[in-house]
Amino acid sequence: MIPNAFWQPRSNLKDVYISLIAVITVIIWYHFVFKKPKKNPPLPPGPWGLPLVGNIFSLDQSNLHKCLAKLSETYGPIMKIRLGTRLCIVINSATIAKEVHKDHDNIFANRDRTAAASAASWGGTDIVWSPHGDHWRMLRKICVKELLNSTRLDALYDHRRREIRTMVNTIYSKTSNSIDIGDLIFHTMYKVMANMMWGGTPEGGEMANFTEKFRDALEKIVPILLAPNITDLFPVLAKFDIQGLAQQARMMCMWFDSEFDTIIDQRLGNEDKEEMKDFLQVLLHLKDDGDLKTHFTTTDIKALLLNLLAAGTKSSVATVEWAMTELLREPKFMKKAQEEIDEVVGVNNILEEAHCSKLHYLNAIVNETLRLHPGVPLSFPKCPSESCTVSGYMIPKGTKILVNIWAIQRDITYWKNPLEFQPDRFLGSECEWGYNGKNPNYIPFGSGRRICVGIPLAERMVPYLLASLLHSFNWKLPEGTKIDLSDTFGLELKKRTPLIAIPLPRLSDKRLYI
Ligand code: HEM
Repeated sequence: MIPNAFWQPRSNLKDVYISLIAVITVIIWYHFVFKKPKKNPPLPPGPWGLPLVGNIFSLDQSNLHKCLAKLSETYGPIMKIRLGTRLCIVINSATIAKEVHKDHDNIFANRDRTAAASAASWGGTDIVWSPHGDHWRMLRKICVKELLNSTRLDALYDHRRREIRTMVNTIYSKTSNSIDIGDLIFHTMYKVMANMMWGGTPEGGEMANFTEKFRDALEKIVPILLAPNITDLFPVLAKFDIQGLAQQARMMCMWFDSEFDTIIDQRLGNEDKEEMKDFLQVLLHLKDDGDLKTHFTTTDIKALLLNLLAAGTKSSVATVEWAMTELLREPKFMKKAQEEIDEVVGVNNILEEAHCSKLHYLNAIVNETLRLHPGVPLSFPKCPSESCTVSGYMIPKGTKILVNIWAIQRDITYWKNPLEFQPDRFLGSECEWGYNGKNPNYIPFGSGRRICVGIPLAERMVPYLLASLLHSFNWKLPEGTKIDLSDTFGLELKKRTPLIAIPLPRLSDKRLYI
């Protein structure tokens, strides 16, 4: 009998089934053994949180930078925490921060804007809270082109010089009396900013005590911006302002709005009288002449003025106050800085801003202060515009990202004796320590495209302020007081107790104080 050929319809169906099952089994076996299913990378590790609220109650808000650094000792340099139902990823290492700032800079250039931040910034129209896009690019370009570049700042030197001379004179008038250093620097820095931006605020009249009121308003708005807000913790509640924080922030914003209206009105009223070339004038021209693409409004002007005034004063003031604190704690550093200043400037001369580039030791003190007490301890929150992988972990789109600058700049794997104030570590290798964020271990001004826009001004003002205090005066602590190095977390890293010190003139002639 001739066996059935396999193509013959009458072939044994059972055999065909068996062969089919065998082939499928082999494919499945091969798939499981050799081709593991492609899994998404995991989320970073992190502490367990309570249902719904997450880790919110275990975070010490007044010491957030330290608390996050401590947690990272257990969970590693990249970790997740839950703020309500929101995921937040904290980066405590330079290598991983570099991935965010350099490799994925485009994705992480968005801000994570809270409800209060939105309300306090005219709906996030300002430079700090704008999402990454055309509007933000336009604001940055205006700031850099019209104010924060070397040529423009050189041209505005007179404003800075005048206010520094006034400061020296004020201190001289309080010789041998206790002075609140932060308060003094705030007034000087505020006036420098106001002068450069809109020609200064005349005290008296409608604007009486604007400096004080402005400072007061800034102090009030910070806790509102930092308070944990149910609206942000549970995005489903975004429409409800349960704690009223957004409303409070909006009220503060309205106050700034009306003060800036007065400043703008005064300027518009004076336009025919004199051709002013300050920042506000440029902004008003831009608003009137701008094309549809730029679409620059009066609200944008106010938001920009507030941004620069607040960001420009707060962290610069904190840096000078911390530097003076460290120098009073270790007078040998103060002496060395004064000797250098005497060599470059002399005690028979007035110190000018241009001298500062020759004061290498003083600049090392500023660098070391910015390392140990960074003006902004946690970078402003970022938010990835798409999901991506960082250091082998999944970072989902829309996560809140915090880079812990304070922890990175104290990392023992990179810094020798990181907790000690040692200005000498910054001597002789200046290019390695630029403020441009290129060295991921030293990022006091942040890094990537959202890096601080005010670096050129901070680079001029902070050394100039500090050198002026040290050149004109010797300083001592009031009898019976001690240096307090404790800090408190805020938009800037503040001293917990203000630094109070007593000035004693050291220049050769009292006319140098006028
Ligand atoms: C010692 C002084 C200063 C320090 C330590 C400092 C530090 C910083 C840091 C860490 C950031 C966040 C960067 C990021 O998110 O990655 C920032 C942003 C910013 N800073 Fe500064 N800053 C200082 C002075 C200034 C000054 C003088 C101005 C203005 C005149 C200024 C204006 C701004 C603005 C507008 C932003 C937001 C930039 C953006 O989102 O595009 N800062 N600063």
